[in-house]
Amino acid sequence: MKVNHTLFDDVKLIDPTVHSDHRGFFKEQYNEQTIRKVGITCTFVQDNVSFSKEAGTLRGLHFQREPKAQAKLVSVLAGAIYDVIVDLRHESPTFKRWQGYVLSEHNHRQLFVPRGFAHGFCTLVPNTIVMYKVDEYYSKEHDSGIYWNDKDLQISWPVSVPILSAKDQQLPLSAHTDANFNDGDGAK
Ligand SMILES: Cc1cn([C@H]2C[C@H](O)[C@@H](COP(=O)(O)OP(=O)(O)O[C@H]3O[C@@H](C)C(=O)[C@@H](O)[C@H]3O)O2)c(=O)[nH]c1=O
Repeated sequence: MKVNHTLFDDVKLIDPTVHSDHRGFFKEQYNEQTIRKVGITCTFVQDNVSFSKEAGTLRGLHFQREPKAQAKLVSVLAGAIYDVIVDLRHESPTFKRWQGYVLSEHNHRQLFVPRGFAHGFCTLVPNTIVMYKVDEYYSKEHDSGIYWNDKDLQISWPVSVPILSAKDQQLPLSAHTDANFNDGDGAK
């Protein structure tokens, strides 16, 4: 397994060891011991899977407010995504900066996103299955987000007219969201 460091201190891009042969491949999708050795020490309590039919489906940008913030370990079981994270930690030198990474069934790459980030992705091919572990349970009351095309954040998405959920079409702008991340006030 190889761990690549990113612009953000504790965000990690992980390339698992893939054993390929004439049948296909084998990989350890998750190994607690190995992942702890690279400094990911949170306890994952929930595994999520989403399936997106169309390329250009965009889910995000999402986060749960404190005290129900979530760290995420994101991977792709089928297809490919452009995975985007935004640093919402007020004290961070990279506050409000974003980065995007391609995760796919071919590169096997996983992204570890600590608590304090907004997360979203856009599918690059049809029939994409994303799997991610989270270290806090889902809480509808703490569910929050930022509009995907927020002008302040200037994210370069690979699509200009994405397929969005009704909820994601109505997410607030970052100017109204970041102030609410730590105090649990709710995004308006
Ligand atoms: C996230 C989540 C949703 N749900 C429910 C709520 C809703 O009825 C339905 C679909 O939820 P959403 O539309 O929020 O699903 P989705 O847009 O795929 O939300 C996900 O997006 C990515 C980018 C993330 O980072 C995740 O944390 C999560 O926010 O599933 C759960 O039951 N448990 C969960 O953990």
